[in-house]
Amino acid sequence: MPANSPRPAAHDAAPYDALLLYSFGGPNRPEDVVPFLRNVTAGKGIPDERLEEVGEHYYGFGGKSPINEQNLALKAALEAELAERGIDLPVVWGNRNWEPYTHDAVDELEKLGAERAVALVTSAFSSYSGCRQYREDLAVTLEQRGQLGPEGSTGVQFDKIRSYFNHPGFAQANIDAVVEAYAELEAAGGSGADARLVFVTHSIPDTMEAASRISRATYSEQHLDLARVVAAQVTERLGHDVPWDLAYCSRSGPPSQPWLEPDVNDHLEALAGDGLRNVVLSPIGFISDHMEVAYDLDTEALATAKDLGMTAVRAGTVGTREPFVRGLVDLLLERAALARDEKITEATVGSLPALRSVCAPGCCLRRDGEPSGVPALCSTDLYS
Ligand SMILES: CC1=C(CCC(=O)O)c2cc3nc(cc4[nH]c(cc5[nH]c(cc1n2)c(C)c5CCC(=O)O)c(CCC(=O)O)c4C)C(CCC(=O)O)=C3C
Ligand SMILES: [Fe+2]
Repeated sequence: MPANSPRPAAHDAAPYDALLLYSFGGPNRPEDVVPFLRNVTAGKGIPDERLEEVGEHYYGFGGKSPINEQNLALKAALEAELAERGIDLPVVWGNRNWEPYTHDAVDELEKLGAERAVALVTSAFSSYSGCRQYREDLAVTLEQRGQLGPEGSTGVQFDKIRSYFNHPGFAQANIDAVVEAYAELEAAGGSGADARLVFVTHSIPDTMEAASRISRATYSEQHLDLARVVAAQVTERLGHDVPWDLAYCSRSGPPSQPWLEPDVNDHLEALAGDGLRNVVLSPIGFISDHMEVAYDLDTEALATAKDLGMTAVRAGTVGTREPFVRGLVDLLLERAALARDEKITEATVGSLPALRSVCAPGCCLRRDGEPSGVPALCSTDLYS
């Protein structure tokens, strides 16, 4: 750097020259549904019956998942927040399982002349599905482009923003959404003081849960830690006790394979059996109202609750809520400062430390002790 060039301002995103908003993807029209499901399940042994069932969920919504529009809304919100703070950083959107694919995003990064991008994945929690699978797909995409060397990318360089389940912005947006849901419950004739707060997330196989034990906490323990924070803050805001549980949705895989339980529908039945009549569902495992939320919660779980004679309300997801989007930009600046080797304090809530933004070897494997055999970026070791 020439002696007279200005030092980067504190708000600078240097050394990054682009932000990759990296998501799951979903179909836009009925013809997309089957090819999308094939992409998602390639080599995963999801039973055909489950695929047909999942396909029906999408056809029920006109063959269109809400996820793509939600990612575009998040992209616009991030761009607005970056502009507001005077940070000049292009945002490029890409998905693992649908257009624009990872490959398209790398093309766009190259077109922009980007040399070092930072990836923000749309999963807040860490497990194979929310961490390593994204890092593997990035590496494999580069490999297919002839841009993966023994040390990693030989083209655009990628870093990753840490899993943000315990970032204050994510927690705050969830707290606000739950407080609003209690008001909605009252408006619907329910009783907040008698309600159970049921946090909901995506189930994963027990084997994936076991392999997610990084930085002390597994996938489910990460949820429990956030849930405690949210419930405590909601208790304070509402001025009454807020008893809560954690339940799961969207399991797949063969019935013989154990996944995290209880399923949210079974849990609602158990609560009704205990005489509970009021429920607030808080989908902390999902950052926007995509198909798992629209179908598994709004369609299925709310119908279950109704059949059981319960008054149930589903709290909003963090979506483009201001504390969440502001927090994501804080996380980006934190990651940039780390990349510049500056001393920083990583903001967290709850009892767990910030998860690593450079993953340790063996982080978030699909199954414990079973290396995936697939390279993964954003770790200290590409092949483990
Ligand atoms: C932890 C987790 C998240 C949350 C974190 C995050 O948000 O990333 C998540 C998100 C999502 N999952 C999604 C869709 C699907 N997930 C599937 C399958 C699976 N998910 C798993 C885990 C997760 N998934 C697992 C362990 C499987 C089994 C197969 C495998 O080991 O990979 C299948 C196959 C059929 C089925 O069995 O359901 C589909 C269609 C969509 C898009 C929704 C839309 O289109 O709006 C989104 C955002
Ligand atoms: Fe999934």
